[in-house]
Amino acid sequence: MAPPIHFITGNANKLREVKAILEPSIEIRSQSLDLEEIQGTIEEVANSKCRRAADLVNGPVLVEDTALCFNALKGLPGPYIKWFLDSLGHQGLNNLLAAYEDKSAEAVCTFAYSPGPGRDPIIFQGRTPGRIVPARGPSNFGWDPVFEFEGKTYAEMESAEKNKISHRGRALKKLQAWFEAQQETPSS
Ligand SMILES: O=c1[nH]c(=O)c2ncn([C@@H]3O[C@H](COP(=O)(O)OP(=O)(O)OP(=O)(O)O)[C@@H](O)[C@H]3O)c2[nH]1
Ligand SMILES: [Mg+2]
Repeated sequence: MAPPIHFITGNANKLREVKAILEPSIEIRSQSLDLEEIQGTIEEVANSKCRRAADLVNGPVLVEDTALCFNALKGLPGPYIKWFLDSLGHQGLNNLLAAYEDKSAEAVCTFAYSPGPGRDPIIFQGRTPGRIVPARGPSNFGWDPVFEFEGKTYAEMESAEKNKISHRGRALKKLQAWFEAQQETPSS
């Protein structure tokens, strides 16, 4: 049986999805800490969050950072989507693309795992291509109602359906494979 993973996040919806995808094969223990987030590339943000979390917890930790990248805006808002969503709402996100024909976007999920303080984080990333559309479906989670993948918004999907094709599901598949390989070949 794999040892439990300590997932540090302030976001209950992320935690619910991570548990739904990984458990029971990997047990998730969680701690809600508001980690400072730097400016930088998606990977730099996740790396720095992970180092900070490992220092605070003084042990192995998993963190995640989600970006929503609009292709017409050369990848913005990217890792800053939280602040854009909080300030502008669903309609405002659509309005950002009003001047462009290209409504395509990419949801990017980056997990960073550190074995402990001072250790280099390992990154697992998943990407799902989609489109920004006027909101459809329940508003339970962030920008789910405005991100459409193959004709349905994330919010219109059953959770199992979303988890199968989502940025988070794809990243967690890589993480799971890595953890399973670690179990098979313990380091000396
Ligand atoms: O509709 C959504 N479907 C998703 O699948 C999804 N995943 C993340 N988000 C939102 O995108 C921002 C990322 O910012 P973020 O990665 O810094 O998260 P956070 O600050 O909420 O938590 P954490 O940093 O403590 O883990 C936050 O507004 C999240 O609510 C999502 N919205
Ligand atoms: Mg955050």
